[in-house]
Amino acid sequence: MNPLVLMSDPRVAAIPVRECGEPLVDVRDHDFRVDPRKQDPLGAFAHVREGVLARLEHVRSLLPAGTDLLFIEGYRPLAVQQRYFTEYRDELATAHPGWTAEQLHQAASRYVSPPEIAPHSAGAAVDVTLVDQDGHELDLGTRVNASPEESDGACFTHAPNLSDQARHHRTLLLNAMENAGFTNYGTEFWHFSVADRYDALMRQEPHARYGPIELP
Ligand SMILES: C[C@@H](N)C(=O)N[C@H](C)C(=O)O
Repeated sequence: MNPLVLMSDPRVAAIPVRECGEPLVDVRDHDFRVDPRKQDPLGAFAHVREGVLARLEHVRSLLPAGTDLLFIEGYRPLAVQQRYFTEYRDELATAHPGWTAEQLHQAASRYVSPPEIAPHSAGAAVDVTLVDQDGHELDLGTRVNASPEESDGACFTHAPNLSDQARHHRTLLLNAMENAGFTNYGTEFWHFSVADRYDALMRQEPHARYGPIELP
């Protein structure tokens, strides 16, 4: 198991981006199960880089029969990422009035990436979970997008406070995603990325291939 590196770690922002120019594509055109909870008027949430889509297709082929991937969120415009980050940091500031700006930045990055390095805004990240053949979500211990506060830390991928069944389902998801080339963010069992700065750092690659991108 890799040591947990937070998105706020200066080594993430220090990774240079050599943008490869791959386009964003809509997973809804490719027969995926797509959950509407993050739906937006432009359908931004359903977009990912072409290479991310190919890896997601690979993941589906690796999952056991009767189990499928549920796609929840991919691309996130920078302005939305900025709003999520500020809102969560402000929530923490209210709960912890004594914390410094640095402490707040670091704690916020457990749950939302700082906008300047955001994997979702590069089209490089996906939030996914598992469903059965009828589309019912499997028990992975917490709801997707539960914060560390809400879940008492159970959102962390390798949290100790999980049932055997939830741990088993997380292992299925993690193994399939990692074998298809994704890197998990250890504070969120549902968040995976490819070829962004975080993934590059974790794989000791010299640069990222996906940087910030606009929806066409
Ligand atoms: C807010 C949560 N769903 C999320 O996407 N977190 C990751 C770390 C991110 O903001 O990139």
